[in-house]
Amino acid sequence: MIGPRQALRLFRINWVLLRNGLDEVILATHLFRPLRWLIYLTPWYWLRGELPPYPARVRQTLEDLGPIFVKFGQILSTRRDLLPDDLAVELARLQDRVPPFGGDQARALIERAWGCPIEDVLDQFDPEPLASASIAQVHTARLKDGREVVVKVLRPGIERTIRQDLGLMFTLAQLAERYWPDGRRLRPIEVVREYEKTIFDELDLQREAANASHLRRNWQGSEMLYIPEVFWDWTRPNVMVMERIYGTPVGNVEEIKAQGVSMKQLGERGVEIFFTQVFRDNFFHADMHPGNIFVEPSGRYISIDFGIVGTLTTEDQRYLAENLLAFFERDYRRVAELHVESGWVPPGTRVDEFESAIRTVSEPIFEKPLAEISFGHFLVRLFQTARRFDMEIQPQLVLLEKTLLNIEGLGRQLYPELDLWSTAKPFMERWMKERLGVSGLAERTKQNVLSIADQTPELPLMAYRILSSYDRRLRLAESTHVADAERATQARASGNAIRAIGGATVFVCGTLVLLLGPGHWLQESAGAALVALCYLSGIWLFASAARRV
Ligand SMILES: Nc1ncnc2c1ncn2[C@@H]1O[C@H](COP(=O)(O)OP(=O)(O)OP(=O)(O)O)[C@@H](O)[C@H]1O
Repeated sequence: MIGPRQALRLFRINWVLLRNGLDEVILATHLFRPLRWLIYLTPWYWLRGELPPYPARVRQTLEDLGPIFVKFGQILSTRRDLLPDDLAVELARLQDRVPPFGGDQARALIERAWGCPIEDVLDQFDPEPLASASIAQVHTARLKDGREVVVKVLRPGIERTIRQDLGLMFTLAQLAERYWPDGRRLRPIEVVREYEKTIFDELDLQREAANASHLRRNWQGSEMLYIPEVFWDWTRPNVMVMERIYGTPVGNVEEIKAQGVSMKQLGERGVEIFFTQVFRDNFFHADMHPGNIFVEPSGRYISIDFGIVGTLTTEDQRYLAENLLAFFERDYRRVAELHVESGWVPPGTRVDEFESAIRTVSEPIFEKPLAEISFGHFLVRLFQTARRFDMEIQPQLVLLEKTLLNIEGLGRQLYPELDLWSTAKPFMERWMKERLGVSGLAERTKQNVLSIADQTPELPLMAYRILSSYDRRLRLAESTHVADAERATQARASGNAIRAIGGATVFVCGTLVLLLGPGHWLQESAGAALVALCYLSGIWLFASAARRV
């Protein structure tokens, strides 16, 4: 139910839409349709002159509706799979212009969060914010021990504003989905739901701090990337204290050059950092816009703002790597097959049709010299095509696509001749080899040993179930006239039972020997290779039997 306050706000949205010449949105969503006559009666409506292009009108509308809508537009701009290119480009230009809140108010919020006066913790606190955005504001400060820090504080009352605006967005999305045939294709409710998740994540600074700490651990001691330290003692859900960093914003290319930094190396490092985060660490910074990246004179990057991070499932990681490798070999059949194998598109998808659609969007990309080919662009086109084949693009893949576009844009701005493929290919091929090679398999088996050992006590029960299933079938077959087919089933089941028992025995023995620990006489005498062999064949035998039963 819409309350009076929301009704008023909807009325305002209606007004803003009309003022910006988006009458068709009102007509399409049935939003206060009758009221449009009011505006048609104002002379201003008829005198407004020629309207700017449609994408510019959408951008203006979102800016007029306030910071939460602006942020929504910024996030929407990354949904290249959903939006036409011109609209996505225009939305990417959205800027939030919110006045900062007072230093006194910031101080009061911090003191309430810490439960003590600021002076107990800080030597100095600058009431003038260093930066102010729609959700939070950043102040510089110095800890008692002399370390320079920044204090990030959430805007007061921001959660309530977000809840109200989200409520309106859901209302609009429902109207669009119900009445607007074109709107349904854009899945407005799903898009707003994703936005809701992202924005609420950003409201928890403790979560952002945890992301920062995790990234910092992954890049500890690296000469390529530095992540500032979080001061956990003074971090709360609405206040985060972090080491202050000094670097040149990555957009100041001239200044970076003047410091003697190798631009080629910088561009390549950007690509390597991205691929390392996605493939080695499976934890990537997913808000890589230039405002969040700085460069030290040594050529090391520094990144900040860890509100949005991404991870992929191990399967998605592999499929992604294979997709990129297959794409650059122009093996479109493989790209299509991978989409079906990974479950990204429904199982019944016609591989040949999908292959041909992928070829159609990919071939023009190869028109360009290799050094100019964009991975991000390829993913955009691929996802747009896959959507026609009912691919549900998962939010994590959208995040990845967006980050890739950012990284490419950045890399080429720093070093226009950057050959992304030559930089990334060896990295990905090495990763695939390590993952699928013997050492990768051994490593993953080692990682799984504990969970397998944990399940070892269940094995006798599982073997018992397999046997009793066999026994049931046997009795069933005896009680009826045993047809030829049933006899074949019997024979298969008895083979399975033998395999299951054999497999389970070998498996249990293998696990026990492994758990005896290194140096034990049994392990030494059996030899690690033999144990591994028994162990793997045990798993194989048991799994194949279990699958057949
Ligand atoms: N550790 C830091 N050291 C120095 N400056 C910082 C640090 N963290 C943030 N800043 C400054 O504050 C600005 C805003 O910080 P941050 O990006 O974390 O906030 P935000 O609210 O998420 O902003 P936006 O939405 O614009 O990304 C940065 O662009 C940077 O100038």
